[in-house]
Amino acid sequence: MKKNVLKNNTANLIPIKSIIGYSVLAIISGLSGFGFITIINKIISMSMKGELATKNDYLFMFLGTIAVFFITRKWLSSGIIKLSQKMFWNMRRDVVKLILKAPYRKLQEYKDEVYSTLTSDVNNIVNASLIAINFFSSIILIAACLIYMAYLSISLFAMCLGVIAIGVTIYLVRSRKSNQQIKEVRELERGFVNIFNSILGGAKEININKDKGEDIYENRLKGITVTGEKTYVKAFVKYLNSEIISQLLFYALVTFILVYGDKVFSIPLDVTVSFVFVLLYVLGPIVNIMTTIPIINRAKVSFSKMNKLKTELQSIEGESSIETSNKEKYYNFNKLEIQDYSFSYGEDKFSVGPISLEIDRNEVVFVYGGNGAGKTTFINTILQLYNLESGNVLVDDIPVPEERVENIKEMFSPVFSDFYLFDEFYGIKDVDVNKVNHYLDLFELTEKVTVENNKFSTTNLSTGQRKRLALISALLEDRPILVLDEWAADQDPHFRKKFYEEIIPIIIEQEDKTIIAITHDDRYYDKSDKLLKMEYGRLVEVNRVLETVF
Ligand SMILES: Nc1ncnc2c1ncn2[C@@H]1O[C@H](COP(=O)(O)OP(=O)(O)OP(=O)(O)O)[C@@H](O)[C@H]1O
Repeated sequence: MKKNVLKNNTANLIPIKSIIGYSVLAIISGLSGFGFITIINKIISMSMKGELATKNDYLFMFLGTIAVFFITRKWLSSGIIKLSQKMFWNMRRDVVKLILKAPYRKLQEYKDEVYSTLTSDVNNIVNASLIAINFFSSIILIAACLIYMAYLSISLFAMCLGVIAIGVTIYLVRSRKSNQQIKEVRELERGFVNIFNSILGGAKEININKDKGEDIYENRLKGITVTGEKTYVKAFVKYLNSEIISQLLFYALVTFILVYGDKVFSIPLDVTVSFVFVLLYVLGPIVNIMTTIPIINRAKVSFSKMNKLKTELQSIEGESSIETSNKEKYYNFNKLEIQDYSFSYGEDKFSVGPISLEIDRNEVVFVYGGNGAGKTTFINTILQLYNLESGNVLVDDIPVPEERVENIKEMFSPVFSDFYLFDEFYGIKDVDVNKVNHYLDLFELTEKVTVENNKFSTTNLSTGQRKRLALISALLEDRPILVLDEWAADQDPHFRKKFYEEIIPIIIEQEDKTIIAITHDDRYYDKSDKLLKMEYGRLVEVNRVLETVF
């Protein structure tokens, strides 16, 4: 069986092993920093006591810790860059894999969310992961310094712990609101992407009518950006203010220890100096942690958004695994039978069905009906793009089991009315260039398009011509049923006639295909074997052409 390249490999998403490795480096780096301050303290303390005879012994210790610090930092920096890039591209790959597997309707619903995740969420997570290692290193350094401070003076240490507890409480209480604001900004991101997509999609309309663009900018986009900016600033200023309050507490503590430490706690001066020295040294990592917390919180919001998106997009009926035997069976089908298909866009929303229909091999089935009657919905339901509310499907009188209904997709090659034209023959192995050239000739495109390196030389064509190319691509797919949604609507009268009178018979007879087509071309309804009328979501009329009222 073919290797499934879309298989999710979440283990690769966040390289745990590397993170553990770098965390160990971060610990060593943190400890070397601590080693540095301990040696300095020792020298100061001994000098003050007049016990220091030679500083040479300490020189080697200094050099040793500096060397360890330098090497671990160097490894960490280059490692972190590699790790962050790995995570960045892994996550993007993972989201794209998810998109490729996701059910169509879900994808439509989550389009903006997917875009926000691919851009801002992935960046937020990666940025935080870069900082998280430093964060970890700072925590180790702080922990080591706290232990050392406790060793120097337990009473001063206890006082420090009290002040730290007050600082942390203030910080946590104040940051709760900030975290909420960070979530609000993330929600705005989705709105921004939605408007941004409208601007890109409607670029032509906006270019012609500048008022449209101004209206979108002034009344939709600007509001979001201003609110986003203000909320973000509020959230981060609150964090910074909490940080300043904590620093003030810290300086007050240092002042108190220096001025009153010896009197209140009866501690020798050299111990007080060493203690304050360590305290000042530890301030750097504390500030480091405080500035990191908002970034980590933002990443947490992004991470939960990404996970939610993954859960939503993964809630499908299991991956479709197409066995060769079934593929062959579907390809060689003689009769496709749909029984009581029904689908609804939601409660009190438009629905189609129940619809029953039989399609024989090499039949030409036309579906017509008024705008909004449900033709496209019906076609999308047959294609299994939408999850059926009820219904069965039988191939050659054999019911397709519910868990394999997805596989029915293998039977169809669609050209949608809002088709996308791929310039390469994706998913088609061993493209038969002679066949493509034959079709280019039949579809009167030889002057415009050639096949180069297994792809069309250009797709910069008129809409009608692009549709012809899309149909050629569909014909090259190894699938027995062509599904066309108003394909001929963009063709000129000459080619439309050629399509119905000449090309359809060629497709049926030479290519052994079956056609289901939505069409409004009533002049050519007699070219179908089966003519279906869609009305308010129901196939109310199923006529053999010869029996119709035309
Ligand atoms: N994504 C959607 N969510 C909810 N309702 C939808 C959605 N797409 C279409 N509809 C509704 O379903 C109904 C049928 O739409 P459909 O596109 O199937 O009609 P149609 O017969 O193909 O029309 P047309 O000839 O104009 O292409 C419409 O009334 C529309 O409002």
